[in-house]
Amino acid sequence: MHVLIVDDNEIDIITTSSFVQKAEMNLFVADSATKALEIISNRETTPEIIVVDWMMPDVNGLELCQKIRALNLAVTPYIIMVTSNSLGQIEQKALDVGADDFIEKPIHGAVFIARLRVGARIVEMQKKLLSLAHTDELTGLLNRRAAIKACKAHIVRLSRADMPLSHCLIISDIDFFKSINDTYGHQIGDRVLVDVAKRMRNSIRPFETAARFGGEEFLIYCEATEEEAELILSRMLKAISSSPYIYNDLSLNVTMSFGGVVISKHDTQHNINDFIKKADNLLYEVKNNGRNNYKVVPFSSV
Ligand SMILES: Nc1nc2c(ncn2[C@@H]2O[C@H](COP(=O)(O)OP(=O)(O)OP(=O)(O)O)[C@@H](O)[C@H]2O)c(=O)[nH]1
Repeated sequence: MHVLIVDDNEIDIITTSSFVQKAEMNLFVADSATKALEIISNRETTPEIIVVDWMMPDVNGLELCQKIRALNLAVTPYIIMVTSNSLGQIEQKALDVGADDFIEKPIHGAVFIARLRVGARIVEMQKKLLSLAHTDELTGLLNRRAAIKACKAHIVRLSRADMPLSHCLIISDIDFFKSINDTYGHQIGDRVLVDVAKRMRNSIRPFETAARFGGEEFLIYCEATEEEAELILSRMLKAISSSPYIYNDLSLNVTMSFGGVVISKHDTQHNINDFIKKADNLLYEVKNNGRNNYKVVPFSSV
């Protein structure tokens, strides 16, 4: 759990920091709201709990709280507002602008640590819910909604890239999957889906996106030139079909078809659905031409 203390008073920082360390949480400190926003915006250090002092010279705790909430962070941080001013209205204002808790100075160490733990429990719960909402239960890959969100973020990154860069969006589909279900039953079909997902995941790098996009349809999104995309796809094609899928006495051969588009910076004004549709069209070309193959082309040429 990362905790950020935002306070302009050195003595108060020392006291609060010692409680955070006692709670065995990772500590970040900012002596102004500006510095706090820098730390919060950095993905490496985004804190999960933020302890904000009300009285600060540049931007006060109340405004900082509003600014943090406006950032719409992936995981909503738990904000504890701290003040020496005990007027009831202040507490209400703090909670109204988005603080989750309110503590009056002088801070009582044991109570403060207990409140940090409340924050930690709420953040953990939020992360669990997010993970459930983003994960395909059967394969453990991202689900369709999370895949689209991840692709949109990759496309924004590509649109802002300084150097020439390209990405590749791939839609793939297991060949004749219905006949696997019909012949061996739905349970075996499910096991094939799980193993296909594993083989796909293992053929790309950890930071690249792999998702179950529909029933037996998957989406892959990676950084790649056209040549690299060819290599990735031939590796994936091989990974899926080079060895049989063994379930007790059953040995199944599975193949897959793939359609991919290479997206350059100048394509990024297009909508994610345009890329998916083109990749899907290429996939169906492959299906119509006999399956167990791939086709990848630059988006602008399709
Ligand atoms: N076991 C299992 N089957 C599923 C799941 N989701 C979808 N399916 C099945 O996937 C099959 C898809 O069949 P089709 O769309 O006809 O495609 P196909 O047989 O793979 O044929 P081609 O794509 O043309 O090669 C259907 O039988 C669905 O019931 C799932 O979660 N588990």
